Amino acid sequence: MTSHRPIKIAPSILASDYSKLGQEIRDVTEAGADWIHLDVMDGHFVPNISYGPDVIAKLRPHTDAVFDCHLMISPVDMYLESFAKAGCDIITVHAEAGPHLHRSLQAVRNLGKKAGIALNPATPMNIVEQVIDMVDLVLVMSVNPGFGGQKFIHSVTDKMADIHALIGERPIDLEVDGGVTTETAVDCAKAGANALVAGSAVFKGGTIDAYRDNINAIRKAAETNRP
Ligand SMILES: O=C(CO)[C@H](O)[C@H](O)COP(=O)(O)O
Ligand SMILES: [Fe+2]
Repeated sequence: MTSHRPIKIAPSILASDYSKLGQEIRDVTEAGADWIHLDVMDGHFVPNISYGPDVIAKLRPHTDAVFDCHLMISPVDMYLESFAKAGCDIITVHAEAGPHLHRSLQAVRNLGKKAGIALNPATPMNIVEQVIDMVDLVLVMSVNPGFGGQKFIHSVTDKMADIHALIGERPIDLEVDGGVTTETAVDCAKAGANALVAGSAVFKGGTIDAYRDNINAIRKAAETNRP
């Protein structure tokens, strides 16, 4: 099978220097990031707290790159509008964010944004079948959500390949998130992932030149291993 969606590298600013977020976003954009991955954590759905729509709105003027917003919050519906207004382009909710997944995805699209569904490592893929016409992106977590810098869980690549087959020719991005490196990107690309989130692996080195090298290396690993 041939995958037609272009490879997108989405640095997660979770691994950047929070004391200079605007600068980090400008640097990683100049270094070649396609999307900026924004991890929103509520201390309830996941055992960590990050940042919310006000911070994202302040970051929006710093880049024209797509804002790929990963909401790890539950319940999620009451916050969707504020993330849309903050300038998020893709808004991804977890399958378990509740209470009504279909309604949440519909709400994202009604706000004029692209809708994504995120699956935890233990979440089966079947739920995607029920909402396949409601999504523009499927995010497969390759770590348990809540923290950057964790080890890639290899068993999720089988699920990725199954979702890739389910997506077929539909215009849906297949994104992988967690522990993505130049090594693990190979298996992700082989399984059909075209959007690769990387936090630690992009921001290591701390300079724009390092970010460019890191992004290029992940992109090369993915582009040379497509199904
Ligand atoms: O959603 C996330 C964690 O819940 C992050 O996007 C993810 O962990 C990226 O960080 P790293 O590449 O360092 O694993
Ligand atoms: Fe994420």
